[in-house]
Amino acid sequence: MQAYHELMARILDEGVPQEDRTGTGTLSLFGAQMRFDLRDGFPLVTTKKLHLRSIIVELLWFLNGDTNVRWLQERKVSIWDEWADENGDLGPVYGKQWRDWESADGRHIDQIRELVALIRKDPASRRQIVTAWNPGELGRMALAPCHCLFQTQVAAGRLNLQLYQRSADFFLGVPFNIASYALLTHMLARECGLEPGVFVWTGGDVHLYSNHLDQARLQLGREVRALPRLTIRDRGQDLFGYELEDFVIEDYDPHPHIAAPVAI
Ligand SMILES: Nc1nc(=O)c2c([nH]1)NC[C@@H]1CN(c3ccc(C(=O)N[C@@H](CCC(=O)O)C(=O)O)cc3)CN21
Ligand SMILES: O=c1ccn([C@H]2C[C@H](O)[C@@H](COP(=O)(O)O)O2)c(=O)[nH]1
Repeated sequence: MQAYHELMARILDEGVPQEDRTGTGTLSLFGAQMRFDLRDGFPLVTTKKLHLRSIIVELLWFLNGDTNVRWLQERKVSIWDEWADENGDLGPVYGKQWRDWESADGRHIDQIRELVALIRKDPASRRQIVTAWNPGELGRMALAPCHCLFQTQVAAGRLNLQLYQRSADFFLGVPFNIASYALLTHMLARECGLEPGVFVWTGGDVHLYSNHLDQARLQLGREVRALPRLTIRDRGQDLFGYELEDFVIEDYDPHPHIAAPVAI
């Protein structure tokens, strides 16, 4: 996770102070990229302990097309609670756009199924894209999508994936987002009979909140450790049939957790 550390150090060095929607204030860079070759191990930050369980459950919830926090809460995941209304609803966020995008002519588009079909049928296609950025529905979403578009590519028998994240909370959100899309790359590759390739993370407004700076410096003072390995249990399940227990992370030896307040 050297790339994560280098970019964090750059935000501290070169970041420009910005006001932001939450009133917290950030140091921000515009436009940055990190690459993770999934052959090198699973990109889970080692310089603080991360809760992989929350990350897996959140991804399964997106893939189920769910946009209500109840399912997360039943599995003890509370990361979306602050944004939900009194019924637990978040509006038409990721799950809705990924699995059931409503087009102007009344069609319901399952972007994930269509992506898998396209990768299988035409692996050379340069149109392998899923987008959560639905301008007509942004106003009804509790939060506009941050990880808003991803593209896959098949090359040399491997599935590469690039994410565009328009807004990136580098200390709290980004370690979750990297692990989540790395998992998705593994799952999509398996679904299509390919090996997982490179995960490319591209960020737009890449920021450290002003109340995360001490935590970031503490983290940068720690030595980066070897990456863990991910094993996915094969029960013959399809992309939508995974359970939390199917994911096993081995040799994860992180430094202790570092707590930080989330900006709402
Ligand atoms: N400011 C902000 N940052 C985000 O990363 C973020 C949002 N808002 N809003 C929507 C989602 C919710 N996400 C979140 C919310 C909270 C944590 C968080 O508090 N993480 C703790 C541990 C939480 C746990 O696993 O239960 C951490 O130390 O990583 C992480 C991602 C990512 N997103
Ligand atoms: O998956 C996520 C979701 C959210 N974030 C962060 C990025 C920003 O700090 C906030 C969103 O605020 P906006 O004003 O809508 O940009 O949440 C993230 O890093 N990852």
